[in-house]
Amino acid sequence: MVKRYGDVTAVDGLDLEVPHGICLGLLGPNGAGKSTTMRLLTAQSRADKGEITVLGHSLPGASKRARAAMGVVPQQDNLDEELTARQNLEVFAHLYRVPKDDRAAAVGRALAVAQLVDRADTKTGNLSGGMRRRLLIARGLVHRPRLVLLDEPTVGLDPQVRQELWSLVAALRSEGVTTLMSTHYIEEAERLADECALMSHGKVVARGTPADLIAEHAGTHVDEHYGPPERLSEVEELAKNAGLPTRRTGPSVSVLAAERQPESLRQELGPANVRRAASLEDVFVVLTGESVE
Ligand SMILES: Nc1ncnc2c1ncn2[C@@H]1O[C@H](COP(=O)(O)OP(=O)(O)OP(=O)(O)O)[C@@H](O)[C@H]1O
Repeated sequence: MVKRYGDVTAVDGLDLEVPHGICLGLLGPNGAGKSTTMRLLTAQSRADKGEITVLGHSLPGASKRARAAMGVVPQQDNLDEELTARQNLEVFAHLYRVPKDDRAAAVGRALAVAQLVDRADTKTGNLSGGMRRRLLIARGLVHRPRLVLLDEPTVGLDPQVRQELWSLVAALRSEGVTTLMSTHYIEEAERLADECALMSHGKVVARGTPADLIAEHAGTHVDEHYGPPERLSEVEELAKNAGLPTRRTGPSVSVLAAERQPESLRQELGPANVRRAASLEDVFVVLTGESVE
């Protein structure tokens, strides 16, 4: 699909299929087009070109049915501050047409998922940032959707809250819910996603399990060479000529797939200051040309 905003092509020929029951991480730097993709999937935006099918429903024609079958957790907290945690969930249970007789149980279950049973009657405005985020996720699950869209679920949260949310997302997967999660945090994708689609400039530039992506694009080992700027440029040049990807990290140059170095290059570069295992972060930096937060 393609989505343009004036001169900006936010999604530029994206082709993505999400198998049932997995957590697919849509990984990419800011501005790669992840949120736009989410908005297209929820029919909040219309594609300029292309076809979108969600759980067998074609968009935009069948967007109501598609929306009813999926749970959406937006990046921006849009909880109603004046309502309690329970009331926020009740409103959504109603909107998602959970049958009247099942609503109390659905809300109770969602409160348990959010670990907010004892704060159920607290006004949302008085909950902590982490509690609100858990509530936001639970709200998207209140009707037991088969597909959940999570847009940057832990952006801006402290590490402890992030860990709590990761457990929540991991539990979804173990229940067989299909999850599409956008993130620009490598660790988040590595921990939660069965597969990652790496997005850059509106396209998927690589896709696979984290292990496969690392093996394909960064090899097994990375050699880090430290030195003055001229030395770093020289290392980059030599590695590039040998067809090996490199990345700069402040005072060092990392040569990826170092195990593939020809002996002549090994001699020219000399011993690395640090040799380490290749990571998904290396793949991210090499394929998107961006640095990592
Ligand atoms: N409503 C809009 N009007 C104009 N440009 C937009 C609009 N929405 C997105 N864009 C542009 O489209 C591109 C992709 O944005 P998008 O928000 O989808 O990226 P992203 O990968 O989700 O990044 P982020 O994590 O920062 O939200 C950016 O260049 C952005 O400025």
